[in-house]
Amino acid sequence: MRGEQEFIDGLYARVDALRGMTEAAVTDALAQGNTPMQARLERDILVAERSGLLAALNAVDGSLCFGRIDLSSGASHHIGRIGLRRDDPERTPVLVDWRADIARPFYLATGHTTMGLRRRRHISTDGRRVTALHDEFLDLGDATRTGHEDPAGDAVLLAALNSARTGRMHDIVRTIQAEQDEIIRAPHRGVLVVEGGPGTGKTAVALHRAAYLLYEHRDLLAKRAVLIVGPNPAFLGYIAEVLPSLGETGVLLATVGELYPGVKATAADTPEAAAVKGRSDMADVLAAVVRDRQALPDPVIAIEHDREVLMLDEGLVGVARERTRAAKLPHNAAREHFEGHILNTLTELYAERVGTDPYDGSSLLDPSDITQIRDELAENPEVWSALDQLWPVLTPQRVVADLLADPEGYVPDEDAAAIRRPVTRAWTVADVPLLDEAAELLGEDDRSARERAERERARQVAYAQGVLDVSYASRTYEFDDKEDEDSEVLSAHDIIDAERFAERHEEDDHRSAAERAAADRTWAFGHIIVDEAQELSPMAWRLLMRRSPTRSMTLVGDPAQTAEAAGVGSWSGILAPYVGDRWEHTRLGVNYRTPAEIMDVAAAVVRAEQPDFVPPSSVRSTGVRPWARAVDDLPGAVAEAVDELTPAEGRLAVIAPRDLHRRLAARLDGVSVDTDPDLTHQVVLLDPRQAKGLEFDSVLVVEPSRYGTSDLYVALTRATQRLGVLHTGNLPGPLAETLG
Ligand SMILES: Nc1ncnc2c1ncn2[C@@H]1O[C@H](COP(=O)(O)OP(=O)(O)OP(=O)(O)O)[C@@H](O)[C@H]1O
Repeated sequence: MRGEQEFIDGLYARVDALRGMTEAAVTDALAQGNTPMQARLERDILVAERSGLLAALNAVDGSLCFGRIDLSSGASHHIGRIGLRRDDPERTPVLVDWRADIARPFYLATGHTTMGLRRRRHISTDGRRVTALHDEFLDLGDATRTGHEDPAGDAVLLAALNSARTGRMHDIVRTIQAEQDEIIRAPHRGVLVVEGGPGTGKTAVALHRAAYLLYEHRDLLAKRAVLIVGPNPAFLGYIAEVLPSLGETGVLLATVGELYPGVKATAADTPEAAAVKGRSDMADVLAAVVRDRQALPDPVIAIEHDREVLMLDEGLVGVARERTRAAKLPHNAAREHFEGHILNTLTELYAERVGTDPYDGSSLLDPSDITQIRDELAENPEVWSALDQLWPVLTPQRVVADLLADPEGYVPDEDAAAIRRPVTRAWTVADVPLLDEAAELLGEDDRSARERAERERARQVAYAQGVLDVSYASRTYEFDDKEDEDSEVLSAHDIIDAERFAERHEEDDHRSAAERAAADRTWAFGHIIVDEAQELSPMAWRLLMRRSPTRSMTLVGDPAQTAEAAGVGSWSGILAPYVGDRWEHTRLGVNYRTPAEIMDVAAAVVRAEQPDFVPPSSVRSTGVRPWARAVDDLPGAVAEAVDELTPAEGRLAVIAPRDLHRRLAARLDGVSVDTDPDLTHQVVLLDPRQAKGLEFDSVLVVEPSRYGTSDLYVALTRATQRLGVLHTGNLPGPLAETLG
């Protein structure tokens, strides 16, 4: 142990030195005040890079190294959260990043397939102090003994699984299991589906996969960013610390409701409304709404121009509309074409009226007269008001709000009743894919943006020219001052012209890729990971697929836990429209969370509906039996059970139907209850949907007969240690059989 302690002391000395150097570099760079543009750019890049390194060094402090592998060849490597090299000319590696190929035997080697490994050592630490070693010899004939043998090799895993929960998920780099390692390191291209029951580590694997991909494809993914989609903000808070603890920050965590920049989904839908809004035919509905806004006159629009009245009738506008539609552009982008067609039509009408020879009917106007007439018509406000009536520029918000306010005729009557709502109501999560769809259908009339960009560019070029002139002026001054006329001073002018300098300046956006992606609806991510993927609606999938043109995705989920009526039932149902059958499917079969005693009860609930249901097998049993009690005074009984179940260390969740929350919370001191609860509180009160993906040491399920099968299954599988059930009426059949 002393040897390992000395080694680890050496590693921390290296980390401290690196940290000191990095901090000094950042401070120095920031201290340089008004530097020229070029230098400022370089400085900002340095600051951004070094700050990332600093964050990684700080994040791994206290948990830097956790393993060591000794190979039959005599070589040995220490494994850690990040890789480190010595400060020697060869830059000798001293700590191997867990994601490097060389570290793989640490996770995969078995007595059967040793991968050249002689001994695997788990090193447990408390901060910088080594507290325990667990050795596993892969060659059973190995005579070397260390006194730290752990023949089963699972003491470290079981300690991790039994440890008190904190309300925040932790990384599992110390104990990644072989079946999980395969998925974490699977190739990055294409779609990979990871299916597994509760507690099989799907979320943990998804997060470690993100860290692995960022390590393995740093260049690509640092630029295009990785997106992780989770079911709700509380869940995202629960998993938020895992990647930073692995030194990775270039990931955007978001719910689908957060993927339309500028829109915050604060209202809630009924399950019926969410189901209707999530259906794939809503794409056709929105397309129909937009087409209907490309109107025809009823019956004519009269435009007064220069004392003449020009009549735009259905036929003339119909031709302009068909020609515009033939260009197959999104609605707003096509508006410029429509304007052109209508102006041509009006020009012809006017030219006929004023420029026809009364004797032979020929035109008296030459092309320059025609151009002038067209230009004058383009200045006529009546023309613009007709254009706005016939082909209005629309916003996605307008289109969706109008549809929801008046959905009759677009969807069947009972669906219309489910989704109808006032124009002013706040957005819901299910509205976000509709807004995104509408944004695609509308595109942008980008003329003004183009003009603005042109003006901005001219401004930047002028500014850059100014900067270069200043540097040129100072060069002349320097030369005048110097005796040596031949001295070569390269100024900015010699290496860059104003145009290119301005371009550089444009790139002067040092937000990380993840930050830029969060603000850009049309961002194409390098990789997308979707957790609880079974819950997403077809419309949500359309949105996500637009964000992943390369279809580089990892989808994790469990169809047996599907709660949303809008959720897509099968993986092929989700994927066929986008990748056909070109996707991989893998399964995780071991439950690391729920002890066997609790899993038996939860499995019985699903088996009552699906007799051939096979639950994941629990990796451990605790000998503690879950219980159920019939009670009269529910709030009183809940308060008592909370006292009984709250662990000395760790967390308890009370899972109860939402309408009971207020009454129950009144009897529970210091409980966190909210639409976005604080999961680090010792006791939290949740409804079953909020409990999705989370875990606690103890769980108290209240009134189970009020949940559907999948919600009950989720609620029952959240505990790592103890489960209690309270009910006022009858217990659901399978619970009565297993707990009664
Ligand atoms: N290899 C491992 N080593 C240590 N802990 C693990 C390992 N795999 C999973 N766990 C732990 O098991 C628990 C369940 O993992 P996770 O939440 O990823 O499961 P899940 O499959 O996403 O579950 P659910 O579908 O119920 O949300 C977590 O506490 C996780 O840290």
